[in-house]
Amino acid sequence: MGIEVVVEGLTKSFGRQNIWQDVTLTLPAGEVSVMLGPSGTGKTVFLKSLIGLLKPERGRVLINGVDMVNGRERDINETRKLFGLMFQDGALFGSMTLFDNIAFPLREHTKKKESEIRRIVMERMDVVGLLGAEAKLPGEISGGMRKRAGLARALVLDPQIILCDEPDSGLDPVRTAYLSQTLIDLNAQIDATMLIVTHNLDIAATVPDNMGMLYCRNLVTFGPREVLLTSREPAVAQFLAGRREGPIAMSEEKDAATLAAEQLNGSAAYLDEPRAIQPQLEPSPGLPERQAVMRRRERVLGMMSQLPEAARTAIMKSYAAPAGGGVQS
Ligand SMILES: Nc1ncnc2c1ncn2[C@@H]1O[C@H](COP(=O)(O)OP(=O)(O)OP(=O)(O)O)[C@@H](O)[C@H]1O
Repeated sequence: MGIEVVVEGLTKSFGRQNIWQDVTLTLPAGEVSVMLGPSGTGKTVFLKSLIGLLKPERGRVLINGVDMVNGRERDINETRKLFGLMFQDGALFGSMTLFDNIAFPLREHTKKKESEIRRIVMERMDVVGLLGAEAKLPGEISGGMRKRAGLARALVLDPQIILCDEPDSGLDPVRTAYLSQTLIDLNAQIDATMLIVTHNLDIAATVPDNMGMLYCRNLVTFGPREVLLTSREPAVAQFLAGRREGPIAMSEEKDAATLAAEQLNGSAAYLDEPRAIQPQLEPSPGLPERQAVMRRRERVLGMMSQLPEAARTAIMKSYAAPAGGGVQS
């Protein structure tokens, strides 16, 4: 099973530029979480801080008792082995076949025999639907296949925590839908803790158990998906609606006068409209149930009294609805 990641009071700046402050959240073990946020709000910086590649100046990231910010370098390096990382561009070596790319971490970091490496690589290529493409070079395949190859490579060392940075970038809507299903199927098969950074509203709406959003140097919210999806926080509502009207501007925040004008001319009225919540994806037929589902249900029902009313209503509806039925906020 995946491992819980506890983030406490994390603050990161580069020189005088504060990226975010006092970020506190827990990625529940084995669940899928999504971090949203406008461009430049520090989502990638957050991922890098989780694995100890960037050092926030305040706060802790606790994984199995190791603090990835201030812990001993030896412990941090050991703990890093629990992670699988999928980068935006797949980060494949152009001159190596897909097989060799995916085998690379095994050949670098383990002493496994070639026969064992072959077994693992073929298994992971099967998980991401790439069997048959072993001999292809990255330049000979589509962007979607490259993403899946990057995901397969992230899986070979049996990670317990998987971080995906914009796995959908450059993909068309159909490929993105397939990728969403792949992420859920993967979670059903390996029960790893997953954090996906994305701008993609379809992934956000259908994949995660939990969602958060970074905006204006703060974590606006993080919790069960229904909290963010029913949120009346203007920045969240604007982001989910993909609209120009609202507090988020081309480069960060709008001024008060522009916001007031939008209120007056009614163009921001959508912020108050109810939003439909799409059902979460289920694993493909033939795959096991996601073990996270039952754990998450218990966890969420245990925290109901702390959640906003709209989120509580949406959660109760989703647990009452037969599989595949949508709910309205
Ligand atoms: N190593 C670094 N040194 C200095 N500034 C950095 C460094 N890495 C990131 N930044 C700055 O931190 C800010 C956040 O960057 P980051 O890439 O995390 O944003 P993001 O939310 O992932 O954006 P996008 O959605 O566009 O990928 C940016 O202003 C970026 O220039």
